Amino acid sequence: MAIIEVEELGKRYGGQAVLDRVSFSVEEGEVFGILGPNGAGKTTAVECVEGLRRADSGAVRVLGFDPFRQGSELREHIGVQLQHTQLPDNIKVWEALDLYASFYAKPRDWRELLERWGLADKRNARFAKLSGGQKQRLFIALALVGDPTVAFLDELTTGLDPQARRATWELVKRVRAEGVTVVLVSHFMDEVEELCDRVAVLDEGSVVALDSPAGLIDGVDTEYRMSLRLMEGDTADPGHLLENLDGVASVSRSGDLVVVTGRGDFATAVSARLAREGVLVRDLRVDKRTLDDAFIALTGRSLQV
Ligand SMILES: Nc1ncnc2c1ncn2[C@@H]1O[C@H](COP(=O)(O)OP(=O)(O)OP(=O)(O)O)[C@@H](O)[C@H]1O
Repeated sequence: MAIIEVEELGKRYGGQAVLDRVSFSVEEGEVFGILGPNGAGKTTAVECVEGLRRADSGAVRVLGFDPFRQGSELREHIGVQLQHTQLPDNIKVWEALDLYASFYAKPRDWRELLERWGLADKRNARFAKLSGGQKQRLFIALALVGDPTVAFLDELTTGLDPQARRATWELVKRVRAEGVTVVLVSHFMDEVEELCDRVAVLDEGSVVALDSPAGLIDGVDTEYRMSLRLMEGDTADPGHLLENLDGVASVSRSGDLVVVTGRGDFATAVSARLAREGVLVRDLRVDKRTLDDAFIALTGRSLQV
């Protein structure tokens, strides 16, 4: 069941269109990603969904509410991750949770959230003294303190080191396992690939693709490569054997190393042909295609910075 429905959303600032007929829906229980480069319109779109900004055109329903007209009712059911600047440096962890719990009619017990998110021993610590990972845990706990049906997490791991990022990903998986639907705004490919069930790719205010990460990768016909080594003494001529196979673009050989590039499922065809011809190989490697390849194919440029 869709619990968020966005249809033909449009937003302009000055004469500039920031969102142009953006449509997507979010199913109950999924982690839905909104992926795009800086300035693509991700935050604007999500803030229209949260009822924090008013769209110029189109329609949004979240849990049956119109977010702008019924914002106060809706906010009882959603959790929004704060940005770092929104908490004062000297607030204590427990005070922040207590304060945010007071915004909701039926909050969760924040003491239980402290335990659950590994912050019990930081209960009296001031916000500024927390590590990056602890701050993220606090932000997630704050987003959950109202016992929401949907949590919006925006640029969750920006500025974290690789270990803290991975730890934060595990937290998002736990949020999902608790049955909370998650809308995750990100410009990190690996994060989206790891966490999201489906992703809307936003570029210059438009949705240019919407699919599962695997579907996005499979859906674009990008070239990739496989490499293998021939067993010593093998006199096979891989160029001759492989170059006419479906999907194969090039075959090159240097000593016993053979590199084949192609599209689609060419790697399976190559393996089958070599096996049929009795050519024994070792060190067979197929380079994984990534979401970044899909993004480049969709937009003409890389998201990685
Ligand atoms: N209040 C505003 N007034 C004028 N222009 C704005 C306003 N808010 C955002 N913009 C512009 O709208 C465009 C989209 O901004 P938005 O913050 O939605 O993008 P984003 O994809 O979330 O980017 P980022 O990843 O950098 O946060 C940008 O060009 C931004 O400068």
